[in-house]
Amino acid sequence: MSDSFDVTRYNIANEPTPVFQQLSAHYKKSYAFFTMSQRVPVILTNIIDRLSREKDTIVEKYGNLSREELKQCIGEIGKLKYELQTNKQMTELPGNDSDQYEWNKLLREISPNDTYFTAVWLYAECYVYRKLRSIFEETQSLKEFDHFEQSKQLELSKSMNAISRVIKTVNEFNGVFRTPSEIGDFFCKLLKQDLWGNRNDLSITLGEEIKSIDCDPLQEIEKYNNDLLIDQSQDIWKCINAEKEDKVIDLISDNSGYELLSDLVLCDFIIHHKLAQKIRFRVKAIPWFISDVLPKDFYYTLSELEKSEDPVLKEAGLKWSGYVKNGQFELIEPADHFFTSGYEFYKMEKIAPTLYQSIAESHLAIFKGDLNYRKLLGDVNWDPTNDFRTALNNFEPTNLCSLRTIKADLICGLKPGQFEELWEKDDKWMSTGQYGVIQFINKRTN
Ligand SMILES: O=P(O)(O)OC[C@H]1O[C@](O)(CO)[C@@H](O)[C@@H]1O
Repeated sequence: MSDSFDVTRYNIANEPTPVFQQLSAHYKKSYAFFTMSQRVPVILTNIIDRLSREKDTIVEKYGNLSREELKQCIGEIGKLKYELQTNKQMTELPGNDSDQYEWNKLLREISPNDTYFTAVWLYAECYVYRKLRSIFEETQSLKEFDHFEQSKQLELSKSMNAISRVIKTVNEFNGVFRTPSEIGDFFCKLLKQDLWGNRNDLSITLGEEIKSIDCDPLQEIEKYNNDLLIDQSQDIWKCINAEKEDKVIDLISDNSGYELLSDLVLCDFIIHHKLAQKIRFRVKAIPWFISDVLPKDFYYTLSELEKSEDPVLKEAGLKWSGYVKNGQFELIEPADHFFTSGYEFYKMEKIAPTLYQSIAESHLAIFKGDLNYRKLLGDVNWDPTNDFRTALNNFEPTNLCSLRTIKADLICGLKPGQFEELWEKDDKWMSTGQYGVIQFINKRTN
């Protein structure tokens, strides 16, 4: 990746993000700057390349009109990339749907003079994905086209063997009588498995294929304990194991492929051991950060499992589709646009009160992944020793936890000195997804 961004011209500060400030590409020594100046342009270029390469297949599926419209889309994506690289202002989205209205309101409310490199990173990075969607929405023939679909499906097919081994181990565990403490320990193991599933993210590889996992992931879990910087899995177990009628769990999902499969395994375990009555999956409404789950990806995953020639996968697919039919798994549709807005989660109660109330009714909300973590923390560079509750800034609809592998330079809840030690050990520790955290707060009762 070449360093083509003109830092002098755009007045970029040659420093890291100050503590307690929101992240922004304005700070050259931040991952926000690296992402907006290098990673996002590459992601956009990769989309253009793919569309050009696959235009005949796309036209075959979407009809003749799409040939011309595809050309226009490629031009628009090129323009988006140019505007990003020349640090322009983010332009309002065309159309009057509720989420365009909210997006445009946000663009007007943040500083009206903000550009890609002065705005809060969360707003600017999310805007790129929303703008991309808008480019296709504006066409007649490509409204439903998901420019990330192929990569997601490939990643799913490559995840099947590893997940089959996980399911087999879970089936063996479930096959004999287990004491509550054994169930608790195994639950914590599956939480970790689900956390590490978040390493498999196409936005980290910039859309390039992810290396297949060719071991038995559950056997390897202990090996990663040193990478797990904060582990509140026992607190989550206590929360989920509490005596309560008709518990509902919300899973605020992240990536499809291996991560979604890991989510499903965890949720199946919860249902099997009657730790909850129902799991609600909250996915994205539009193609998002490359590999995020859309409703169609969720159903595609189940149907690929059902069609599998591997009996372990097939049985799991049939069982999980059965859970969808009987309501034990509920995919929330339509997906709430709040998850593809630029807003921090502490604003949910005000901006999306119905969503907030709905999550508040659940017993536990599980937030997956790095972007959800950034939204939980308000994209603020907290003092790393600040506790999770403080960093949530009163976002406390219910008991909640985050399973996040670290792909951005913000964190909270570390022990004094731990942050400095990590930097000494590894100067890329905040961006590779190698390290992870499992953090939890219980909802306070007033
Ligand atoms: O799929 P995840 O875990 O949300 O990760 C995607 C995130 O990681 C990053 O690559 C770094 O934060 C972002 O660009 C994005 O926030």
